[in-house]
Amino acid sequence: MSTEGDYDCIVIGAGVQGSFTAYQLAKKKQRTLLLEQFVLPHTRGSSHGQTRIIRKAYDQDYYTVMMEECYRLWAQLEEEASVKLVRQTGLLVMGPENSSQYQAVKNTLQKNRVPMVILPPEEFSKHIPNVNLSEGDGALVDTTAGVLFADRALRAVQGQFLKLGGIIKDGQKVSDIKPGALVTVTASGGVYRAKNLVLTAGSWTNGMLSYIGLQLPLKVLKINVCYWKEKVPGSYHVQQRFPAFLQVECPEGKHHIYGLPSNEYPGLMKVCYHTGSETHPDMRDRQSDQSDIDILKRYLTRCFPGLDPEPAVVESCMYTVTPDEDFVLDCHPLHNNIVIGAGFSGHGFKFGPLIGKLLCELSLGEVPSYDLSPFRIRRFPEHLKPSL
Ligand SMILES: Cc1cc2nc3c(=O)[nH]c(=O)nc-3n(C[C@H](O)[C@H](O)[C@H](O)COP(=O)(O)OP(=O)(O)OC[C@H]3O[C@@H](n4cnc5c(N)ncnc54)[C@H](O)[C@@H]3O)c2cc1C
Ligand SMILES: O=C(O)[C@@H]1CCCC=N1
Repeated sequence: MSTEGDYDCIVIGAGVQGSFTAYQLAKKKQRTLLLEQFVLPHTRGSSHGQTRIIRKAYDQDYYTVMMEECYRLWAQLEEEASVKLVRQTGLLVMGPENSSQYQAVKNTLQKNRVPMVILPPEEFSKHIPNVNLSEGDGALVDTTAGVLFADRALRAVQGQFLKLGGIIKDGQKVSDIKPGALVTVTASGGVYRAKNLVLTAGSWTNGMLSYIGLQLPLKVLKINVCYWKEKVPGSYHVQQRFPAFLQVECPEGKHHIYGLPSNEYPGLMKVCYHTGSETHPDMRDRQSDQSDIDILKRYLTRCFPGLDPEPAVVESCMYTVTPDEDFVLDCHPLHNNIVIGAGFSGHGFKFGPLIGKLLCELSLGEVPSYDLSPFRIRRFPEHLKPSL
């Protein structure tokens, strides 16, 4: 066997994170193979659908700081691929004025000098018609935020990767990984070898990690992606400058509720609950729990009176969630030519371009551009011992 391998790097999983990683590797002249189990494009993972929120409003500083570069990298891809991927709409953040989460978001924005507007309750309805601000809630707008065109972004980054000479093989389910100086990957269409491997398999990550002696504390959740009909068409439309929104706490449920202005489906606004019920990624459609939809119905009846509180469209997506909702960006503890990007916990799309850059840096043995300590595998020591 040649010690050169077929490729410099194999990336498993062509969702947003694997696609950006492959693109970054190809930019660094690495001979890169991107393997995907489904025929592309597909709707079975976490990166499909037309829209995602992009925002700097976070309660942890490190995400807000990383978002500075993300915006630049998104703009760079827009220019390279001649396509519009980001639409600035602003993000309305609402939550109990004295809650720690709402205050943390406000502080992070102020500390990092992110342009924002605070909306006092008495002025709220003048700026945001058709929304009832809850008693005791504060409201602010992260004006840098907006909507990312997700499906279009995936097409663009995969297209740029191909232009750089990268190879995508889709419809190729990986069924084994053998670590070594050359990593051997067995997929349904062939056996491939490379000096480095990057694993970005989304909700299937632990299945892949079982081949290489590691398990992470990841939960896979089915998310009901709900669209709600405007009673008066256009009242929450992106062209009426209606913003995306994030409700950080409310009486209806303990998780965030978030929404995007109506745009992709005429007359429908997307509003989702930031959690769901556990599932196996291959059994997503058997998970039929709708308690999240009941919470959304109650919240929308109270706060969004211009929406019909019965979902008009329900689509499915998956979150892969870590216990602290921070990502996993690290090398395998025993095989440093295997890099893992996982656990994006329902908020990773906006970081895609930077995740790609960071996983590429880890794979090439370079010093990462950011402090990756919040994202290290060793923060889960109990999960390291039994499986290694
Ligand atoms: C409803 C919903 C709303 C969201 N909203 C936002 C938002 O507003 N803003 C934001 O920033 N983020 C948001 N997110 C989160 C974001 O979309 C995810 O963090 C991101 O898409 C995760 O990408 P990924 O590449 O890790 O996973 P995936 O997109 O699932 O990619 C993993 C890929 O690996 C492939 N794969 C797995 N196993 C194998 C195998 N054996 N062989 C070959 N290929 C394999 C899979 O088929 C898949 O294509 C949202 C997510 C959901 C579900
Ligand atoms: O990442 C995002 O912006 C969205 C909204 C908040 C909860 C998760 N995803």
